[in-house]
Amino acid sequence: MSTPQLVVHHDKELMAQAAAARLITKIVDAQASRGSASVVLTGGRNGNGLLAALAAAPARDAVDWGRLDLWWGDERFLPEGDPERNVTQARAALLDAVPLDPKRVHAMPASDGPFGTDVEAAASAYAEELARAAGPENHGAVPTFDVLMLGVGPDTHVASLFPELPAVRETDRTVVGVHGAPKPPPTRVTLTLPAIRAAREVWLLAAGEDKAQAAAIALSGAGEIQAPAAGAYGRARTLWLLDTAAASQLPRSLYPPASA
Ligand SMILES: O=C(O)[C@H](O)[C@@H](O)[C@H](O)[C@H](O)COP(=O)(O)O
Repeated sequence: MSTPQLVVHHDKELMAQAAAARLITKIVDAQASRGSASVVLTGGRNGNGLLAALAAAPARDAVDWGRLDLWWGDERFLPEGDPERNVTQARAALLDAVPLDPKRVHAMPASDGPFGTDVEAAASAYAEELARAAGPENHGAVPTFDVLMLGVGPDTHVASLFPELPAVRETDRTVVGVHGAPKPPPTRVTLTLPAIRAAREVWLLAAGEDKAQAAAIALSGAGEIQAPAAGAYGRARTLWLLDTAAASQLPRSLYPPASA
């Protein structure tokens, strides 16, 4: 488990631009040292803001897009092409604009795909796809993702792991179906905490005042069942990328305000 590190940016636009620059560097470094890179994308405004900033960054051309595997931390279980699907939004923000290898874009199944509305079957299929890409260091469960990004909800949820729901208690499976999520839509597919923790680096993105309490709770020693964000950490690094509004309720020991 890596102790969380905090980076606080002035506002959400700067946060997105700085995180995009950081991600480009990580991908280029991973491709240089291991030949390819793997990144797990998140849904939500902060994750999509990062992708849009990346699309606008001239340095994006430093990435070898054909040697990048993209996975998702969670998906809203809706029909293919639905504008609320995380993959649809990621395509619009970035993916359609860069020369990815379609075989390396690992979208989670849609509700009108081969498994129909059976969300458990969809989750199992994604778990198998991850297992096929895994190496021995992960005991064949999931690959060692270079970077796994997570938006943080006002209730401290990450991916589709909501406080107290069964998915956040999962210790065995790497991907599960979610029913009755408090954030719409209610049916979702999500990586579990053990899968998230296989990543080298986990980055949590939180901007805006409505995230301040969640960040403070998750970073102050809360339990992961009550505060799923507290259980999201990477093997080598856990990075919280915040704006000043989201950092405004953090204990001073973690982030002293400028006036202190
Ligand atoms: O599909 C989703 O809804 C998510 O992946 C979810 O976990 C999201 O990342 C957070 O709710 C933060 O969303 P915002 O960045 O929009 O606040």
